[in-house]
Amino acid sequence: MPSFPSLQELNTFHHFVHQTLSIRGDIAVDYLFLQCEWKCDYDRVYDMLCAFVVQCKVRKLVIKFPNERYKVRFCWDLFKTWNSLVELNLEGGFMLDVPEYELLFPCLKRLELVSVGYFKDCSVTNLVSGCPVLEELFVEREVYPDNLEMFKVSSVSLKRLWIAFPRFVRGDFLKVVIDAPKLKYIYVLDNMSNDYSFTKPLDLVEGNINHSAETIAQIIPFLSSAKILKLTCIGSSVLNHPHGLDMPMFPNLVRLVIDWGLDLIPVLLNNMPNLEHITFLHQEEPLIVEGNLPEEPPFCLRFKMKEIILPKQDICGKGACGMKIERGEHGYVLEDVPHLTDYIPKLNTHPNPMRFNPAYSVVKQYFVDSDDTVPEKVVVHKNSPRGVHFRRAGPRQQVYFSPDEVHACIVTCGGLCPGLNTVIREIVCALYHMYGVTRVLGIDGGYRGFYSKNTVTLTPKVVNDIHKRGGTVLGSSRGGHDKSKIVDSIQDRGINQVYIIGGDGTQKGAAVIFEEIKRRGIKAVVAGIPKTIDNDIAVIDKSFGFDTAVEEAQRAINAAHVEAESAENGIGVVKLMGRYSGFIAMYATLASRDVDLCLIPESPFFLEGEGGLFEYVEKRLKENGHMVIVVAEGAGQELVAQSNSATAQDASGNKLLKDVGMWLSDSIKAHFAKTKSMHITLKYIDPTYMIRAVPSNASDNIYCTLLAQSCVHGAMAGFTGFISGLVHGRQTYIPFSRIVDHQNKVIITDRMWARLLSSTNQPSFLKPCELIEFQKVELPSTQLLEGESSSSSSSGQN
Ligand SMILES: Nc1ncnc2c1ncn2[C@@H]1O[C@H](COP(=O)(O)OP(=O)(O)O)[C@@H](O)[C@H]1O
Ligand SMILES: O=P(O)(O)OC[C@H]1O[C@](O)(COP(=O)(O)O)[C@@H](O)[C@@H]1O
Ligand SMILES: [Mg+2]
Repeated sequence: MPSFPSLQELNTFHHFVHQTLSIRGDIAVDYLFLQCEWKCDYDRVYDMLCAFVVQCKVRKLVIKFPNERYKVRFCWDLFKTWNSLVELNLEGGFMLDVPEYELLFPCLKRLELVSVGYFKDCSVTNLVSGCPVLEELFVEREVYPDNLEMFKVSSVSLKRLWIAFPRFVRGDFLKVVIDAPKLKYIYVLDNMSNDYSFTKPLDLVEGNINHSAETIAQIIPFLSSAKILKLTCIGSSVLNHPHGLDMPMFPNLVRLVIDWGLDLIPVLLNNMPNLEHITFLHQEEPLIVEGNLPEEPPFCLRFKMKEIILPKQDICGKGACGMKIERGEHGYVLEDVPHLTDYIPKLNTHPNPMRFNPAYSVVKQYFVDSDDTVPEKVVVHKNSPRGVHFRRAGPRQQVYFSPDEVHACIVTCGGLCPGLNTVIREIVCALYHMYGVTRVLGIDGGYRGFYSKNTVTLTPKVVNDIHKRGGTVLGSSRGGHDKSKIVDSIQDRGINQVYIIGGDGTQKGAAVIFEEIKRRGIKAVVAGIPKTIDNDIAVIDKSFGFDTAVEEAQRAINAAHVEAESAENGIGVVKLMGRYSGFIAMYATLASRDVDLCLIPESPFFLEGEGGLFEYVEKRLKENGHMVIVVAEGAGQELVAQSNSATAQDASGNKLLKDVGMWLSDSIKAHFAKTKSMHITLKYIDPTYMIRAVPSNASDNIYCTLLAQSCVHGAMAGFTGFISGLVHGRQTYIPFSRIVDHQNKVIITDRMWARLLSSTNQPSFLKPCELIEFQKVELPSTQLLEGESSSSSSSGQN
């Protein structure tokens, strides 16, 4: 694209817009996004734009012009005809010169001004004053200086205010005056100005101030009504003195996050009688509170405090970034995921670039509320506690990476699984298209690829078609997890977002990488996407590729059924994947209805004697003339081991399994040869690797897309040490620690296994006394009520 469009190009553009206008007539347009990549004839663009906005009653307007040092004066008079606007975002090459109007935008509720220049001090004041119902104002200033000496906002309707002046660009003194009596939420990140004043007392709900210690001291009396406060200090804290500040009372404050003023803690706590949660961010010095300690502990510590999160060098040595558990009323527990700011407190945030994405901005409230959580249990009793919750996944209003700062990488580890390529594709596309990130690397061949192979550059073009193929375009492997070499490689390449797709073993490895990155204090997030064809990952509803595997298994079961039906006393044996968890076998059996016997690792069985497998096979053949057996690869391993004692491990340390399908087929054949009770024809089908290698089906493709996008949103928002996963149909972020603890297994005392037994009519192979033992150990866990406990978790089996 040339930097200056030719007159002909501009005319074509005008013509196109005029045509659109005449086609649309005066049909209302909800959202209009105008982005110019080049410096152009702004006056003519405004002309067209204004006509369009008025005629089509545009409600939300985004205009993005290139951000240049010499900005173009905004032809402001035209704007005041825009009566329909509810939201206006201006970014880039504008110089706002706003005269005093009584009424400018009568309906405008949200105004975003990013990197625009201001002609005079009164420009911003006039603009805001001309919007009588304005509720949200977002102002981000930029590196090029303008004429502003004082930033004054005066509004009777304003509820939320973001001030982001992150870079120091001028020596001049900039004064900030806020006259907004209805302000409820204020977010300040400011490196430019240090004279703040509020003309009226505030009735705040939340304040988030990242500023110098002096300015925080100036602002703090105005924040005293807040319920939630985050006070973080730019530069060194100079307020380490209890008498340096006249501390007001904070009667409503329940949550405080702070990284400065250690000596103020006793005073702070004394003045915050209702404080329930306090988080101390990173401190240079050990957290030892000396000096004027009150005679008795503050009221909030004695009666109100529910949670204290300490920085890295805390007294118990555990650190704020370990398992983050937060408790609330009525037994509410949030198992939170770590965040970059747990160990790097002074990080800049940026408004989420998705707010300019035309596709997503149609959503009424696109960004996820930071307080949204998803319950682990959805079956509750009237009085049961609210239980464990996970953070809801999705895009956040503020992100911790600017698009050009991100350098991401993707790695796939462990066995294959349908959908791996879809996840890779969707991570790349989400980074590119949603966040404007253009540097994404593929790591070749699993963990060892970090240090022993070249990387692959991934772009939307490269990954365009890969979801139609099975396997992983990046290659995968077992073993090769060398923590130091991997993190060295991440650090050396300047990678700051690591996406790790793999099963339980892979996520254990990811947790180790996360801990090492945190220990080294690197600004890099580690985000996992759980892959397992066996569906053996705890907490989540199911893993991607599982549906495809169950569907593909039907083809093998059908073939086994056809073979069995067409022979006298025909037996079809099908082996399916499932090392420790028999979900594929169970679901494939239930879906097919042709299966007479399903064997899984969780349910022991025996061959000989009364109630044994041979007796059942004979009975079934006599009744029906044929039968189909589905066996998960991990079933009956102890029986197979009796006939073949060698045990070995794969490169990841997983036990290598004996071929139970072959062993079972041989055992059945040998039994009938020995007893001569009937002549049988047995066909053994092993489709295991064929099932793993197919591309994912439609529903898995969609699921993979959601998982990948959620993971990218989480990483951009600065969360780390998490996997994205579906919990009761909602996308969530789950801490690594939660899923590497134990595996998801079929609970054979659940209704789902009972359903299977009833559909196949097979024996349970359990004696009544053994069943009682199982019931004692294996209580259903995902829907446990208070007081119940379980050793493992089930996957919606009830
Ligand atoms: N406990 C562990 N700690 C660190 N890395 C591990 C651990 N378990 C497995 N890994 C690594 O994770 C990768 C995949 O593990 P594996 O068990 O083969 O597959 P999956 O992730 O599918 O369960 C391998 O590179 C392996 O070395
Ligand atoms: O032959 P491989 O590649 O080791 O794979 C065998 C194993 O891989 C799986 O398909 C998947 O296991 P992972 O999820 O641990 O990779 C198991 O069902 C199976 O036991
Ligand atoms: Mg595994």
